[in-house]
Amino acid sequence: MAASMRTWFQATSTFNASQLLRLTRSSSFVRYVPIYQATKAQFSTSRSQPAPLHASVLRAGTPRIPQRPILLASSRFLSTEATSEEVDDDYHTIIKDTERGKGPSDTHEFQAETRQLLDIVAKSLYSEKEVFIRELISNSSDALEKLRYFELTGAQVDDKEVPLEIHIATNDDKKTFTIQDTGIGLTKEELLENLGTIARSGSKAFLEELADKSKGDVRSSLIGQFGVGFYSTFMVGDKVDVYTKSYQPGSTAYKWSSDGSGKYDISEAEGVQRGTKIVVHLKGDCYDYAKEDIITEVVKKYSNFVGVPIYLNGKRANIVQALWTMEPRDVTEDMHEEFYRYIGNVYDKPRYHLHYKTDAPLNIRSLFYVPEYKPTMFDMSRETDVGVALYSRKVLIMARANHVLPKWLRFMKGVVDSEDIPLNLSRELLQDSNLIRKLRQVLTNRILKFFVDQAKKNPLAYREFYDDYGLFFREGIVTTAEQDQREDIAKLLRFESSKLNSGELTSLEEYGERMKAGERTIYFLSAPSRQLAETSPYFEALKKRDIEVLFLYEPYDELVLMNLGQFDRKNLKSIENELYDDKEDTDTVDENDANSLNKAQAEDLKVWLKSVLLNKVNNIKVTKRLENHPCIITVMEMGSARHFLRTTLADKSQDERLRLLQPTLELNPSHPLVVKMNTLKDSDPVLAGLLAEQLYDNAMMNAGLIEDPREGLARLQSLLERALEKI
Ligand SMILES: Nc1ncnc2c1ncn2[C@@H]1O[C@H](COP(=O)(O)OP(=O)(O)OP(=O)(O)O)[C@@H](O)[C@H]1O
Repeated sequence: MAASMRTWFQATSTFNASQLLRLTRSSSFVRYVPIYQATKAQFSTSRSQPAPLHASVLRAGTPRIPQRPILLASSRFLSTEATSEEVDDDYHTIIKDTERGKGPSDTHEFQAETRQLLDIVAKSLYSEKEVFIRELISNSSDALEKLRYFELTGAQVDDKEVPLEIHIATNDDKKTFTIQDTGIGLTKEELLENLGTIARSGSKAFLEELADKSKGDVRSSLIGQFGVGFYSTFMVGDKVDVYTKSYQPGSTAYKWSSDGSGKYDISEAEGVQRGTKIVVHLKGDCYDYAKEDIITEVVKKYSNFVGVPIYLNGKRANIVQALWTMEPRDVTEDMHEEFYRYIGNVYDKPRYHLHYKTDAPLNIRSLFYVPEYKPTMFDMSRETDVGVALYSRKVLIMARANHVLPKWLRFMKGVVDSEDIPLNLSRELLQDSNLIRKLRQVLTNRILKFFVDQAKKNPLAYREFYDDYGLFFREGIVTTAEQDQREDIAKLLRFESSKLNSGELTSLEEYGERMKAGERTIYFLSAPSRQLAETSPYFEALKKRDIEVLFLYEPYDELVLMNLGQFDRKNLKSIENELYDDKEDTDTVDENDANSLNKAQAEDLKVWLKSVLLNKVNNIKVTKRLENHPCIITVMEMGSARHFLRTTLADKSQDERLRLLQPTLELNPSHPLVVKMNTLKDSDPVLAGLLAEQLYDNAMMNAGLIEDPREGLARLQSLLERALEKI
């Protein structure tokens, strides 16, 4: 093997996951890597700093995508835990009409981006205006969770005895919607910083998405996907008043007020309790949100599982219940749906749910969901957090616990609770802990088994899931180090096969079951379509051996199988490599075939062809494996070569590429074109030369080693002209 050849062979046949991801960037990983790159930049700023315990709760800039923190049943709230039947009917409210602005007020301008956002939010006809309620409730819930954390960590808190609650009041006469919490409140600086600017990547990403004109039709769904937080109040209100008092002892209270048109006023205030009260003065077409029954429905829909009690007009409106600790048979589909919507911050249904409880080897109470919707570019991005919250005895340890599941399972949403996890587990410990590693392993195995079972139980539903989420499995294979685990993930892969009808898919396991005794290789062929796979010269060359071949229509599938290497003690091999390695096909002609060139003619033709093709080929031989094709190209490790050409060698000259590839041209000595070329080389060497070059290019195209055939068009034209002259 030439040194240069060895280099690319080694580089591509032993690449690791990150190299593989890089390799695929410029190839047709179009649906994946560019998305990955595009989103990477977007998120890198917000995620780069190491964050402390409860970071996602404490950090104001937590992006919402794809999930918001899950703040359920924390220790403080467990005493309020109640089932729907047990909801307290006693009237209880903290909402009073004591708050007033006092003294002079300062007028401020919203930051340009905020104005832009307000404009979009206020003027667009979003179908789901009600989401503003969810946004406000979740802001309140965050503020309460932060307060709980500050208390736990010994901070001085004003009015410590005030319970942590959210209250909502509707006023049909005044046409107002009011929400009040007893959370951390805001200082003047925080008001200026948080309600005047957009520092949050969620909203920034939202704006960027909107700027993408191609997304015109999906604008209304974008708001659901991103949420625009507090500013969503201007969808329904023509004036919003905020009264707030920080939890810090001795804090001054403030009133913030705006009509959403570009300016807001801040003044000091009196009669304000710790926390935040927001009064939305509803627009004419939004008076419905001053009606209790409407709000009851919305709270139930989005916020039933918020981890603090919500009171609506003095009555309890939500359930604070740790669903994952219940017996699976007691959790209804409706409860799953509601819970999924709450933790996923989404509107659809889960397509799968897995309620997994075990006491060995670890205590685990967990609930996982797979969304019905197809993954978005944010779900695809490897920068996106795993959508699973980690609890210990119903106390939230971390809202987005990245280490609880491997990154490739980030599309799963859910909750994991384990009594074995200490409450004071820091983020650093979380990363390195053996316990978490064990937890991750147990959960991953269980989830993999779940998908394998689902595929058996309902293949049609699995097929849909695979079409939507199968890319994550491929990523799982190339980013997982342990071969056993990789093979477990590979059980989920599906491909078309030469032995099955078009449209039917097979698993690797099923392929194995069809193998004849003693066979140890699973063959595959990468081709853009079934038609091209079935008419491929490589497939033709192996047809006589009656081998089953998996057809891979996505170029990255070839990389994934190459990277996987083995499955269930069987080798995974492309048929192109099988042909290259085939020692039985000697460089001789079939002397009994009357249509074939004889040995001397073949030798003659080979010498002549070498003089025409020069450095384009390393070797020329005849083969008995072809029927309908005049020739094929074989190179060592064809799949790697193709990807190497598209990536590392992309800007090298054609000569340089071919020198590195060292292709072998294999001729079919009984093909009419080859036989004719042999005659023409003496009678019309110019035409024969054009034919030789064209056949070579065709073979290279069939091998996927020439992607743009336009370079050869001029020659093809001369060839046609010369051929027509003969008529
Ligand atoms: N009820 C509240 N109590 C205390 N602070 C609040 C409250 N509501 C909003 N804030 C502050 O205002 C900031 C902006 O809120 P907003 O809802 O616009 O975005 P967010 O919640 O940070 O982000 P996102 O909506 O993308 O999750 C919050 O991060 C928080 O600091």
